[in-house]
Amino acid sequence: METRRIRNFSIIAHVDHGKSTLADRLLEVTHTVEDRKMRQQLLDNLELERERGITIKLVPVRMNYRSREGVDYVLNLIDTPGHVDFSYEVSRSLAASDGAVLVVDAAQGVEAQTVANAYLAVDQGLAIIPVINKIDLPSAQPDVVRGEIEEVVGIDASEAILASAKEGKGIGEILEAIVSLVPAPSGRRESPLQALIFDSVYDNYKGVICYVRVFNGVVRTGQAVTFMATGLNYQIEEIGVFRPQMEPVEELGAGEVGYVVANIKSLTEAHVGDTVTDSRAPAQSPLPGYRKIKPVVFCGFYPIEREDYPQLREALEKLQLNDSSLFFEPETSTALGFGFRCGFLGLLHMDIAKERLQREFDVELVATAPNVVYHILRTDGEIQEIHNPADLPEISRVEEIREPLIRITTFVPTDYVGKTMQLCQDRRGAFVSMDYITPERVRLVYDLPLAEFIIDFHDRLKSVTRGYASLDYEQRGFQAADLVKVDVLLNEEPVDAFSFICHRDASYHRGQTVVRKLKELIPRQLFEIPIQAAVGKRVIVRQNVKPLRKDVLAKCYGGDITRKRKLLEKQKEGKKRMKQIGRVSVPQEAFLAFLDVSSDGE
Ligand SMILES: Nc1nc2c(ncn2[C@@H]2O[C@H](COP(=O)(O)OP(=O)(O)OP(=O)(O)O)[C@@H](O)[C@H]2O)c(=O)[nH]1
Repeated sequence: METRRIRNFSIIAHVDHGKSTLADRLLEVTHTVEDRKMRQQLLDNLELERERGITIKLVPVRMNYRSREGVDYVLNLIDTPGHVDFSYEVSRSLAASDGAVLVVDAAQGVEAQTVANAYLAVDQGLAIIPVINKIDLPSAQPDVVRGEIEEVVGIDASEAILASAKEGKGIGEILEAIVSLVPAPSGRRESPLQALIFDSVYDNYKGVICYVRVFNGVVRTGQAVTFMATGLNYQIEEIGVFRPQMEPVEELGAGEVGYVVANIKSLTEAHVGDTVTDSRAPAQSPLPGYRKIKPVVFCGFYPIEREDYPQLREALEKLQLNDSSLFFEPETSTALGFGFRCGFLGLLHMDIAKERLQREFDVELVATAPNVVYHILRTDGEIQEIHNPADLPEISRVEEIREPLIRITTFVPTDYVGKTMQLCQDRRGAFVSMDYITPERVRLVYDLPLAEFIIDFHDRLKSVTRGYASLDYEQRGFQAADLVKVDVLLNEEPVDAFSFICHRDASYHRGQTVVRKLKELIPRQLFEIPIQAAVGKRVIVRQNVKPLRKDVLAKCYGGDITRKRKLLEKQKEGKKRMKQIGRVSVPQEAFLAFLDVSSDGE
């Protein structure tokens, strides 16, 4: 394949601006998939993705396109995920592309992730093709949006294509623009092989499948290759392209995008960002890789039944095969027994992992409230990273607790600016900047502790702005703060899984809300259960769950045996979802009580 006939591009957009719909149209128009096979949003593979309408994994699809001038091209569409938790994966797919179609909703205009994604593309030096989508909507304002793209994103939008992915308008123009504006790949077939692994997935039959973009040289079946970062050697067993199902080919040359299979057993061997080269004639240096990103949100996963621990471990291992950003390590909780501390890129990532474990691997688990990672400066001068509040060292050995910060950018209608600023301030935010996008819309930038963000910031922002605000965030390192650990005691015993770290000023309020919430959630039992919150040795809040007086069966004095059995069954069901902590049965929701803390009118 001649490189001048290849175009590698991505589509980037704010969530819901129509990226997937547009991708579907492109596949349709280029006859990449037959109409009858055309399933809506074909690129979103996982069942969960379809349900939630978000894209997580990238699938690079190859299309054939004959231009209006009658020239045949191969277009590789490298899909990008659309959620802030996954912006890292966006930059990965952009590194494999030479151009990006920037989709902006004609009614909504430029939003936070439009800008964030466009900046990523600009940073990579990609050609950007602005597309104003949804022009079929009565509320579409293409001219206003064009102005916003120029003003806010800072790119020329005079030639922006007006499109309706829904009605199939403007699709031809987009394809023509890709051919004429996205540069052909610059590599050479004659040079030593350099292929970038930009994603990898685990397949039960083939092992690891690496998605690659060949920058230089040619990769062939049977070839001996070396992965430059790990230094590991393999023999290529299969090479192919996605159309969109896997289709083997003989070779992939400079500029091409596809997959390689090489009997790789584990995803940990196939680092995303690594360079594949020829073992016999290796390239001098690897391609620029990616920054490895570290999980920032952690929580504990525990099996409901103790004996399900090996099953949970196996499920996590399998899940990790397909999600290399998932982190887990064994941990023991005095309250919950043996489990795992798991790390995620964000809350959505955590939710998805939890759901997949339950749905695909059929594991019943208790998830503890999420927390962020902390850096502890100890009095001995060492810095200790902790993933669990329960691991905080003795306070006498702690010089300083540092927490992760993020910089959030929100686009908000002017009417809601006051409330948004209030929300940020309540969450210990530090104002960074504010500017007008249009007379009606403002861009607000704040630095916030990540811990304040993960509780429910996004939901609160949506509710105070009636869904009109859009949000993006980036990590900004660590900062010391006056933080304390709040312990929760159940029946006089501290329950490690309930401990949390928060700002000293918020400790009383949060302790109070957690205790109140637990009191509601923990069913009455035959004895009184005191629930307390304490900072160090000092109890700051106390409430009691009153003892139960009546027997559940007392109601059934009529002796109706089926009714009695039903009640007992029900009780058994209820028990199943309970976790026994000492003498107290605690329902799963209780472990998330912390998440509700902030909704209590802070
Ligand atoms: N009216 C109208 N609706 C559209 C158009 N394009 C997409 N939509 C609708 O907009 C919604 C979001 O479209 P998607 O294609 O799922 O958006 P997306 O950007 O891929 O979303 P993520 O995958 O979450 O990033 C869907 O309900 C689409 O049917 C369009 O041209 N006109």
